[in-house]
Amino acid sequence: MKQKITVLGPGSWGTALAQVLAENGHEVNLWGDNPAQIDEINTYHTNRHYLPDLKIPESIKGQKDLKTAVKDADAILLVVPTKAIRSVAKQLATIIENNPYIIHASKGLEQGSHKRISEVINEEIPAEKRKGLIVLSGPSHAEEVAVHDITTITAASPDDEAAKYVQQTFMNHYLRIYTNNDVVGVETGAALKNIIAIGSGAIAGLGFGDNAKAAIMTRGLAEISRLGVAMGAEALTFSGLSGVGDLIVTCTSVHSRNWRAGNMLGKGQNLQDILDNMGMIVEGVSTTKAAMELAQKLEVEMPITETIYRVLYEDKDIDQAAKEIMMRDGKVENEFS
Ligand SMILES: NC(=O)C1=CN([C@@H]2O[C@H](COP(=O)(O)OP(=O)(O)OC[C@H]3O[C@@H](n4cnc5c(N)ncnc54)[C@H](O)[C@@H]3O)[C@@H](O)[C@H]2O)C=CC1
Ligand SMILES: O=C(CO)COP(=O)(O)O
Repeated sequence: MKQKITVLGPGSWGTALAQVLAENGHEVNLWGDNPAQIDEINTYHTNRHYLPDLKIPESIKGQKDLKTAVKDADAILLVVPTKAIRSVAKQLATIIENNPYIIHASKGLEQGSHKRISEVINEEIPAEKRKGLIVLSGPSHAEEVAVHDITTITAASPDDEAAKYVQQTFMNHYLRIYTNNDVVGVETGAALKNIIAIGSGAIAGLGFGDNAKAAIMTRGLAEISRLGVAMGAEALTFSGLSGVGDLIVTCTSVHSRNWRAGNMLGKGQNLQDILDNMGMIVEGVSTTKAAMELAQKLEVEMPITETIYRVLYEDKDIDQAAKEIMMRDGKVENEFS
């Protein structure tokens, strides 16, 4: 059935998902906080900064006013960077009226509180104001979804009906959706893979090859799983789309902003310059800090995350960091701790 859906965050992923929904026959509002960008979407049906080659379906309406954007929406999809989730959810809570589904497709952990995104949304928009709360996540570069490349992702919710709603609403011939009830696993896999993607890019930037890439992805997955399970995730989820799937796509693709940032770091560029020039969110930088603090709190060993933290936040020489992580005490591979 045709749904009225509002997408909040007209960046690369929000725009690609708005296109999916419009192509599936839904009525789509795309809200953002940059009026010039909304004018561009409505006038030229483009979003050149984020997806330069995309012709946006004309049925998608750019919206500048949040209250107008979400009026009568059946579902609201948050796709703003993690740091903006709480403030957007807080605003939403004061204006939503008709009990919509709340979906999010962002990847990160809140700074300071280390909360997962659905925890933040749940605090700001309690269950009585909405239907289900669903996480949409998995290996999906916006640039490829926008051109109908085959993509598979996960709709995770403790509420099966809500996850199925998202599956039915978003799924089509190029975007296949699976449901999952392990929200903790899906959200932690999604957030933590960005840290490993920075490392994977750095390794390539330093000139290392495919063996090193396989090493960081495999050992990265081990520490993602360790922290995720300590947070309450099911270990099996990390073998799925939001675990190993997203790790592969982010650690191997030039589309990844996290990989690209790491790559430039490996080539000797300055972190602040990289972030200033990216012009899009690089979630892994702040997630590294949150994950490092969480790992200390939960006493989980995360040597790759710790190494990347030292490079990002303590100016550790990246070449030296790569040598030191290789020279740690020998370990048993098939032990979980
Ligand atoms: N780009 C991709 O391929 C994918 C991105 N994601 C996740 O989706 C989230 C958004 O990523 P992108 O779309 O890539 O980011 P982006 O950097 O391309 O765009 C972010 C958008 O959010 C808007 N925004 C920022 N702060 C805001 C605020 N306070 N209020 C309202 N709007 C605000 C910006 O104006 C921009 O339109 C991130 O958590 C990312 O990890 C997930 C899957 C794929
Ligand atoms: O999450 C993504 C792909 O699944 C996008 O990764 P980046 O944020 O690194 O571009």
